[in-house]
Amino acid sequence: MTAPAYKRILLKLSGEALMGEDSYGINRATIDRMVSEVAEVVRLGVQVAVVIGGGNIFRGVAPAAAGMDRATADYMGMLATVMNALALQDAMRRQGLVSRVQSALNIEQVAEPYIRGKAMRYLEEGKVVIFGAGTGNPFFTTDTAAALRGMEMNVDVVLKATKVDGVYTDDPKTNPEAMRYQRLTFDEAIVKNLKVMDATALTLCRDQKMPLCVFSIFKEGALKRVVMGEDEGTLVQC
Ligand SMILES: Nc1ncnc2c1ncn2[C@@H]1O[C@H](COP(=O)(O)OP(=O)(O)OP(=O)(O)O)[C@@H](O)[C@H]1O
Ligand SMILES: O=c1ccn([C@@H]2O[C@H](COP(=O)(O)O)[C@@H](O)[C@H]2O)c(=O)[nH]1
Repeated sequence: MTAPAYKRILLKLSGEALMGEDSYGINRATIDRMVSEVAEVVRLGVQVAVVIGGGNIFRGVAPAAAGMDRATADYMGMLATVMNALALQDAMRRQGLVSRVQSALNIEQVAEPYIRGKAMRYLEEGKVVIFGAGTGNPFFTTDTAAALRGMEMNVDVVLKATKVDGVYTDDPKTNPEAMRYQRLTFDEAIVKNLKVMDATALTLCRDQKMPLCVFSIFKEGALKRVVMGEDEGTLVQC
């Protein structure tokens, strides 16, 4: 059998995608399906670190937060990602995957704090490491946390698993004429303001020469195909 193209990955899982067909929160069938995709690549021997978003519960810039102090709203958003991290860990446990949650905000009764060396060791032991609370700082996003933790974990690639199957010339949700890129450079993505990932995350990946692949978490087997180096989603490189 062909070996996976990557030995260690940072998977950014969309918080919003966790809603499935619901309008809010975590859809049980959806989270179970996402976890089975992750389990497939863990079984291939790939070391998996996960950053989970919080858009299904709360975003600092969402209308629900309008009028709030931005930093307060962002801390609420980070706590939302911790809830998703715990739900993800529980769904992994149900499928026999061993995982650890590390939080960038100190909530010791709930999750262990982020400790780089410990996280690296868990990965080497074949445990999935789920990073909650983003970067731990307001005014950032979990996309930036994914880029940051990906670099700290020395992963081979950052994978953004989202609701669309790649990077398009425009938002495919609002522009049906938008075309998908198979490959593109970070500079193109930044200059063209292609909003699939925030500019801070793209710049960080570009500066550290960390490849990024954007693909759909709703497409069955897509994660495995990406990990096997097959043509799936959009690859963004220097
Ligand atoms: N040029 C583009 N190509 C692809 N998607 C785009 C583009 N511009 C905007 N988008 C939108 O970006 C969204 C993905 O980014 P976003 O960070 O908002 O969500 P997420 O990461 O899936 O969710 P969460 O923040 O909850 O983790 C897509 O669902 C798509 O509608
Ligand atoms: O480093 C971070 C990460 C996240 N936030 C806040 O959390 C929400 C949810 O994260 P998403 O990336 O949008 O899924 C985000 O809107 C921010 O409000 C943060 O402040 N810092």
